[in-house]
Amino acid sequence: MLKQTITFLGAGSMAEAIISGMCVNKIVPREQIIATNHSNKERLMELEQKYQIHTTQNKHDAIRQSDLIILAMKPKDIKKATDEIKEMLHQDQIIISLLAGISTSFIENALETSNSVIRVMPNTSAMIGQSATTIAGGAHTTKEQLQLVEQLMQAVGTTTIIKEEEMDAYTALAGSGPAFYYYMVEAMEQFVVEKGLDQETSKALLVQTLKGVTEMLAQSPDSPKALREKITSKGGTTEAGLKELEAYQFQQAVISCLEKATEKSNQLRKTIER
Ligand SMILES: NC(=O)C1=CN([C@@H]2O[C@H](COP(=O)(O)OP(=O)(O)OC[C@H]3O[C@@H](n4cnc5c(N)ncnc54)[C@H](OP(=O)(O)O)[C@@H]3O)[C@@H](O)[C@H]2O)C=CC1
Ligand SMILES: O=C(O)[C@@H]1CCC=N1
Repeated sequence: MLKQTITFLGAGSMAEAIISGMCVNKIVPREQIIATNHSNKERLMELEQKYQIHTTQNKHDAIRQSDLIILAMKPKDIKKATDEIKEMLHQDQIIISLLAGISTSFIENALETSNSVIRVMPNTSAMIGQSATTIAGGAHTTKEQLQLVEQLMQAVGTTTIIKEEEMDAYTALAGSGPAFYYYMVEAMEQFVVEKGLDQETSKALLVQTLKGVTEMLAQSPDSPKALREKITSKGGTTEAGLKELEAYQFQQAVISCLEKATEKSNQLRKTIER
């Protein structure tokens, strides 16, 4: 177990997903996890009861005793949050930012600190230890600090160190990515309802099919295209379905979706960091 004390500044869905992963995987003792937020006391109570972690509305208290501070508010709230905490920081604390778009240099400047600021982009599958997390260090980050953050985030899935300039695209692919897959599953569920199929049976089949697909992608030496072609019989059902997807320019839609999400990450930075 890590010996560091960790404060989450922000106690929303992403903070909870990471807290849950850390607790389940026993990466840090629960009493060394502190969560605080803007104003929602009930939410803090809920997290305290669910995970037996500490929560407080006293940011000063939380930060004073922390080695790692995880910024987990929305990008629009970063300026207010950094103003609130900049006087509270002490040397050697590592600042981890989960915020989409916001650069390490902006946070370093806003906090007027030469402490290490590290950008981390997880996804909500952290809740079950299956996040695909990307990590990029800032100007003052050492190799050892990156390793520590990797170790921490490995509690909630895989970690990959990337260059900060790649973060926008990986935010689209792996941060927002789960939402895009869920969106497709939602459409499949709608089909199930329209056909009057048994929902429980259909859900089990849908989930097992997805599991099979992810395992095939991970284990097979074949490309996704080759795997698809092995399913597609000439004149068969798959071909009929794929023709319809082509008619709707499905692959273009997916690429365009990822481009828009990437652009948004860039735009958030431009707008908020002005
Ligand atoms: N959700 C996701 O899948 C992912 C999200 N992220 C990033 O994680 C961050 C959080 O997202 P998410 O959890 O979805 O957001 P939520 O809206 O669920 O949670 C935001 C939290 O920030 C708190 N907050 C607002 N202002 C402050 C402040 N000044 N100080 C401390 N806490 C504050 C809010 O408190 P209160 O409720 O009291 O207002 C709330 O607890 C975002 O920056 C997002 O880009 C990254 C990867 C994936
Ligand atoms: O939608 C968002 O902005 C955040 C960042 C990645 C996933 N959720």
